Amino acid sequence: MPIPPALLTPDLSTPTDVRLLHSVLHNPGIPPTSTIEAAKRLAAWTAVDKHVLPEHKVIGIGSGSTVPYVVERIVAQGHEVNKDRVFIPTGFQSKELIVNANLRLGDVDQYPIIDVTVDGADEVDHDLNCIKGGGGCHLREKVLAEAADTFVVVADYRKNSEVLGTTFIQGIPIEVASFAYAKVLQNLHLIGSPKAVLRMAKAKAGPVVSDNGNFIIDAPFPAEMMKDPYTLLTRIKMLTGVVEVGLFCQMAKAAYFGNQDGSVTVKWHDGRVEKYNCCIDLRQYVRYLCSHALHWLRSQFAFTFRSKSPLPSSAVERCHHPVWLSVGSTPMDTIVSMHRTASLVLLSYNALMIMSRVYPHT
Ligand SMILES: O=C(CO)[C@H](O)[C@H](O)COP(=O)(O)O
Repeated sequence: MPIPPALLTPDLSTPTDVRLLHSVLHNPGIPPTSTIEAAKRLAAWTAVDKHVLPEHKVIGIGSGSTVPYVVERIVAQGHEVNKDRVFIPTGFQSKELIVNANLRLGDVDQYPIIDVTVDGADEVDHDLNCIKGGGGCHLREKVLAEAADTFVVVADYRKNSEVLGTTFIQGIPIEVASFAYAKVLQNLHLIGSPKAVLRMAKAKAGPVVSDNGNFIIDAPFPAEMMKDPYTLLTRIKMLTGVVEVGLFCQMAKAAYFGNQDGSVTVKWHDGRVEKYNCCIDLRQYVRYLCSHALHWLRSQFAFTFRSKSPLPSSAVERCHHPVWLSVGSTPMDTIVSMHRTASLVLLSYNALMIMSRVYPHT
């Protein structure tokens, strides 16, 4: 959502202006989705850095709103490494992402063995079981997850749960042959999901039709049943007419969650949990954000940015006005040339969060 120009002052150099901008940015009227976007990006970039290696030549690209950041990071690996790679999409959206990024498109019928697949998830439990299919792509997603030597999940902190169904409450997505949907619904009601419904389209009359021409049912089950997702998966999959179930049981090698504080939590298939404070290059990341944010601000508003003299490190650590720090070009350099003490990482992350709210595509 654009920030009303009247609320923005063209001069960010005085503390008053900074406070104004700061309060505008934290106004509850401005949705906090960009914090979430930044968390998605952190997770995606970290997972790509760790798992999409130069020797990987066949790469599965999942679906959802986190995956564009996966592609973004893969593109950043450079033409030299990408020119010999082929990318396999899980649906229309990822196909578009691959084509628009000028990466080579392939299909899983040509490449049934994939080096690594990176995908989003709707929710992930302590055992790396996932609910997938919020975007209705879980049939192809499961095929690509299974075909991959390594399947990695990327998501923001909201998806990190102990038990499935805690935050993603609309139910398990189930792709069904369209002519069989009423029968499958009836059977789902009988096996414990009385509220299972056919997913209806938002900008079309009638049901959602998957990329494979099937219908999708959303079936919420009681918490007790969600605690044993594998048993539930097999029961649902046995219903005639079911094409695929959006429960991915112990398929992922690791799940990366971007957190609000700029850290990334990694849950591994063997139960290990790691936390990276900031394993992407913070300097590169903040520079990237600021250059885009500045560009965008300049295109939207009559801003002039004053250059400021470098701040001493003590001032940086005390400063509670990350906008001022991140927007001013010289202090920005001061920040990035200082080293990554914990407080500096946090401070920079705040700056990053705020800049990402200013710049809506970040
Ligand atoms: O399973 C999916 C689509 O079928 C997506 O990966 C899942 O819905 C997560 O998407 P997002 O990253 O937008 O939350």
